[in-house]
Amino acid sequence: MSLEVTNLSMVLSGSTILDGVSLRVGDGERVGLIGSSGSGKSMLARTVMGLQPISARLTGSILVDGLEVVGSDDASMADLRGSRMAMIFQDPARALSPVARVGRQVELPLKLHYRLTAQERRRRALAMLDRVGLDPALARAYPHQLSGGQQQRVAIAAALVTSPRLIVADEPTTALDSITQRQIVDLLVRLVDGAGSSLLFITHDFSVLARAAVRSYILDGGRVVEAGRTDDILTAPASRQGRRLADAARELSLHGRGMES
Ligand SMILES: Nc1ncnc2c1ncn2[C@@H]1O[C@H](COP(=O)(O)OP(=O)(O)OP(=O)(O)O)[C@@H](O)[C@H]1O
Repeated sequence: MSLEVTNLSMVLSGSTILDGVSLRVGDGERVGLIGSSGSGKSMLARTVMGLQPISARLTGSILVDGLEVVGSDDASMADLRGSRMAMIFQDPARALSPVARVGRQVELPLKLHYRLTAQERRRRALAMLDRVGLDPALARAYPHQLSGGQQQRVAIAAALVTSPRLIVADEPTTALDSITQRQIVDLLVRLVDGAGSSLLFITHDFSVLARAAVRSYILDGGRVVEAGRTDDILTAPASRQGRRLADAARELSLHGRGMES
């Protein structure tokens, strides 16, 4: 499923948050969006999902599989979300409900979007937990009983259980240690490629991006300042912001995390 953002701008409380952003994620493609804190990454991700603040003024276009998201009503967006596209958030502890068992949370999107028997929902949820590398016995656990990495696996299971064709992952590894970061990125890549889905992977960390995305965009101050193959951007960034991010990634790798495989 393709995502086509064209000349998207957002004004919020009098400030321009996104300024003429254009980007494309082709069918079955993994594309990265990198930028420092406050560059507008999360706002773009939320807008693609139709979850931008109510007071945000948008111009431009976001086509998801040819369907216009900008100006679309809540019911159409709710239908798109969960069934055809899904989002994975930075902090799994906040994305998951603290009072519902893991199995129920993975079943919920199926309940909302498909007519299945309770038994079939259960079967699919347990199979999904297995696919994200969790013991299906953990279905009975509550999120606080799991590690951060296990929680993010649950969040990924809940996001992917409906087989969405487009996945927007907003800094899905930022809250995790570096070894767990790599495991989660590799898991996501495996699942996305296995399903032939498209991925927009958002991060502020080049070392993670190189694992996740073949092609990337750099966002700075709400604008796309560079686009190209992730390897090229990493080794020979053309923009000032690209050089800053590449330097930061190199520095982190010198200190023993991030770039090593
Ligand atoms: N509800 C809001 N009202 C007004 N401005 C906001 C709101 N939420 C975010 N902003 C502003 O929008 C800009 C972009 O924020 P956004 O969260 O998209 O950045 P980001 O690149 O995702 O940063 P981070 O990596 O820290 O999450 C920032 O300047 C932020 O202060």
